[in-house]
Amino acid sequence: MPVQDAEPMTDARTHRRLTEPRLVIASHNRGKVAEIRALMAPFGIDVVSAGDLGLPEPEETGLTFIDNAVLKARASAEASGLPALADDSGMTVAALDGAPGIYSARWAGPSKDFGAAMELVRTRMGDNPDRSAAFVCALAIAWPDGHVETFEGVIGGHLEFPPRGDFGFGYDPIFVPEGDTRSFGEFPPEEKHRISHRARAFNNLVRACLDGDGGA
Ligand SMILES: O=c1nc[nH]c2c1ncn2[C@H]1C[C@H](O)[C@@H](COP(=O)(O)OP(=O)(O)OP(=O)(O)O)O1
Ligand SMILES: [Mg+2]
Repeated sequence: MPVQDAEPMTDARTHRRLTEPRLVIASHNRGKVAEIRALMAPFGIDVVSAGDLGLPEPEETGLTFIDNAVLKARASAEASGLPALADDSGMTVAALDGAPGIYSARWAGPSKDFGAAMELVRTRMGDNPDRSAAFVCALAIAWPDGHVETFEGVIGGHLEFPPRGDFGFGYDPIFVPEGDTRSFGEFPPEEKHRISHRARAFNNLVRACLDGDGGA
């Protein structure tokens, strides 16, 4: 699925604007919360994480990234009475028919061992010559009245082993984005924020719900 950076995928007039001064980040993943905080920083909105508020972590029963993002955003909006932004994301590997996909976090097990998850990806791929992969990010903003807005972003690349770099989180150390030779684990955070799936989804959200100038 190509992502058009220059072309807004959304029309600001058809979306609800985020005007509240406070937003819940409906995530229990500290790596993600840090990235979303950095992406939200320019907008002067006070962000608080679901973990900080002691909100429950819902079971991700959806079958798509969007479904799971909506389910997590709704749960936090209902529990907090504030608008809530959720991110459901993952890595899709062509040689594995799209796995781990929506199961990317679950492949790391309850102890969130991404060293083990990356090793599982390596062994399942074997010597398949197709090393291509992508990161996908679905964002959902839910309001306490039930209204929801959703956005997506994708970045393509390929996988290299062994894992490299200490930046980022999750599968970053094996993912080399298109147009670069470094893994995301070797990208300083501000550089990852310029090109990542999360940044691309976020740009769509900003155009629709925050900035509205249609193409900054
Ligand atoms: O930029 C990324 N760099 C590396 N790995 C990534 C990235 N983005 C998602 N991923 C992988 C790891 C993550 O754990 C999983 C998302 O699973 P996902 O269910 O959306 O998040 P999660 O369970 O870790 O936290 P939460 O659901 O509370 O937001 O995909
Ligand atoms: Mg999760």
